[in-house]
Parts: sequence; C-alpha cells; structure tokens
Amino acid sequence: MSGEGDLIARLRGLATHPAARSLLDDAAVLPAPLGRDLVLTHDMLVAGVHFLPDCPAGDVAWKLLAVNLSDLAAKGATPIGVLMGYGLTGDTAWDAAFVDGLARALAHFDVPLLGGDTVAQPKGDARVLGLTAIGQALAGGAPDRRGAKPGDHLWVTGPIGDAGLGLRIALGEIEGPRRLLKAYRLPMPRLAFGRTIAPHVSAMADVSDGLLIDARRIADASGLAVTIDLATVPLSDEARTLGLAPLTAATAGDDYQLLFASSSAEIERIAAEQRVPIACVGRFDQGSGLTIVDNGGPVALPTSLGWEHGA
Ligand SMILES: Nc1ncnc2c1ncn2[C@@H]1O[C@H](COP(=O)(O)OP(=O)(O)OP(=O)(O)O)[C@@H](O)[C@H]1O
Ligand SMILES: Cc1ncc(C[n+]2csc(CCOP(=O)(O)O)c2C)c(N)n1
Ligand SMILES: [Mg+2]
Ligand SMILES: [Mg+2]
Ligand SMILES: [Mg+2]
Repeated sequence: MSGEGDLIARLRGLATHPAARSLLDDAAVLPAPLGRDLVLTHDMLVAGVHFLPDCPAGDVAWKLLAVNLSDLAAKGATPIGVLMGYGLTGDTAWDAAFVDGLARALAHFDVPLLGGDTVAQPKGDARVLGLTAIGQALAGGAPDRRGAKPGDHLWVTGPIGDAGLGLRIALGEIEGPRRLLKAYRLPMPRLAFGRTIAPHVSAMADVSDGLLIDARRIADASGLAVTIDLATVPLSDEARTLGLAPLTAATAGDDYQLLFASSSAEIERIAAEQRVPIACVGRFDQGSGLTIVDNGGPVALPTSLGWEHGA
C-alpha cells in the first residue's frame, strides 16, 4: 500500500454500507431518518497534540472515531455514519495498521464508514486526521449546551482524570496501571447512557477539554453561574492511589465523560440501572462564571481551566 488509491482501496473493504456507494462515487448518499433531527460533528486529531507519535496506529483510529461519537453521545444521538479525512505521510505500515484498527472500531460501534478524503502531507509534517460523525437524535430532539436552568444540579459520569494520568504514563513521566494508559488512548464514548438520559437533562456536553472549562461553557451558553465542589469530582481508585489532585483531574481533559444539567430524579435511577458511575459535582444559579469550592470552602480559580488550542 502506498498512495491515495491504495488507501481508498483498503477502506473500500470497510465501507460496505450501500450509502457509501463502494467509495466509487463523488459523495455518499444516505436516506434521511424519518422525522428525526440529524446531529453532525467533526473533530480532528494531530500527532503530538492529541496523541503521541509512538501511539499504535490502531489506537489512533479508535480515538478518532470515539471522540466524535462522544459528541453524538452528548446529544443523545445514535451514530448513523462517518466520513474520514486522512493525511498520508508515506508510512505505509502505519496506514495499514490504522485501517485495521478503524475496521475494528467501526465494527465495535456498529457505524458505517460512508466516505471521506485522502491527501498527502508535506514531508515531516505531523500527521493530521479528521472525522465527521452523523447521528440521529431522539424524537424529542437533542440536548443543547444552552438549556441549563437555575437550580439544576451539574452531574458528570466518571471517572475524571484517568486519561490525564494515562498521558503522563505515555510520556514516561510516571508509572501506573495499563488501564489509565487505555483511558487516554482508547476512550469509551457513553452512547447508551447519553441516549437514555437525554430526555431528562436540560443541557449536556461531553468532557473533552476538562471538567472545569466544559462546565463553564455550559454555564456561559445558558447565561448562568456554575459552582463546582472539587471534593465531589469522581476519581478512580487508581487515580487516588497515584495521589491525583481533584483540581488536576478537573482540568486535564481527554475524559470523554458526559457532563449535564438536570433536576430530574430519573438520573440516579438510570445510572444505577446502567451501572454508570455518576457524581453530582455542582449546581447552576442565576449569575455568571465559574466558582470552585472544596468541601464548601473557597478555592481560587486556576489560571487554566482546561485545554484550549492555541491559548
Ligand atoms: N473550524 C470550525 N468551523 C466551524 N465550526 C467550528 C470550527 N471549530 C469549532 N467549531 C464549532 O464550534 C463549536 C464548539 O466546538 P468545540 O470543538 O469546542 O466543541 P467539541 O467538539 O464538543 O469540543 P472538543 O473539540 O474539545 O472535543 C461546535 O459547534 C463546533 O462545530
Ligand atoms: C500528546 C498529547 N498532549 C496533550 C494532550 C491533551 N490534549 C490535547 S487536545 C485536548 C483536548 C481535546 O482535544 P480537542 O479540543 O481538539 O477535541 C487535550 C486534553 C493529548 N491528548 N495528547
Ligand atoms: Mg471539536
Ligand atoms: Mg464535545
Ligand atoms: Mg476542545
């Protein structure tokens, strides 16, 4: 395998959905879901920014799909197809391993590859990948980041902070259990939980950049203030053993957990039924901005609330 044609030939083996037209046409053609909103999202991964250059290609493929499906999960949507943007660097073994990993990831989430684009990258450039995910919302529509109401609780699925530790393990900065490295490399989008709670939330987002920054985005979008108690941030046992500070966990990002505002009693019932760990980490009130406390006591805001590209 070397050039664009070879890569597309390999991808053709994955793109068996009729809408993909065997990757022989200019575009994919998909029947619109009857009476349901479409949910569309696009996230990119860049070597050295989102994953380390020594990350197995198959894991990068998983992450590319998973981070996009996580945005669909946050909208309570069911994936119906994806389009991929692929940068060729000339490393054909990497490309082959990526396609194998992508095949496994697509099969796992039962989502069809519908199309995409393949380009050569200039020699020496960091690898860049993109993926568009298309989903189908529930009949009641998709939750918005703008819908939180005063008095709503802020909930998050857990754990938070494992991926940040996984990155430090991948960088060789610390030693730790393989599960943490996997949390960083192989995030698991909470599709089933997102779908079930969507009718019971007033606002929802996934945690990609960090619990604090993503919570503040919900508050800003809703025109409200949010207060988060660091003592309630759900840390894994492994993270506690490694002495992870809640503030570090809440600003690390890469969690791909769901963060939502709700006043419904259904939330805890659904979480227990699906065995999804959730924690009530704060609440929304009239006003603006983010306040953090620790066991109710005041805490100064850190200079960075999470990941912001180019900041
Ligand atoms: N280059 C762009 N062109 C058009 N819209 C964009 C662009 N970049 C971001 N957006 C839009 O801005 C909004 C916020 O994007 P953002 O990437 O922060 O959300 P996200 O994908 O949930 O987070 P993350 O990228 O950290 O996973 C989304 O509506 C997104 O579609
Ligand atoms: C090698 C390496 N260094 C740092 C990080 C941390 N990081 C990068 S982008 C991002 C936010 C999510 O991305 P986006 O906002 O683009 O969706 C985070 C938390 C990483 N994952 N890998
Ligand atoms: Mg994005
Ligand atoms: Mg998101
Ligand atoms: Mg981001």
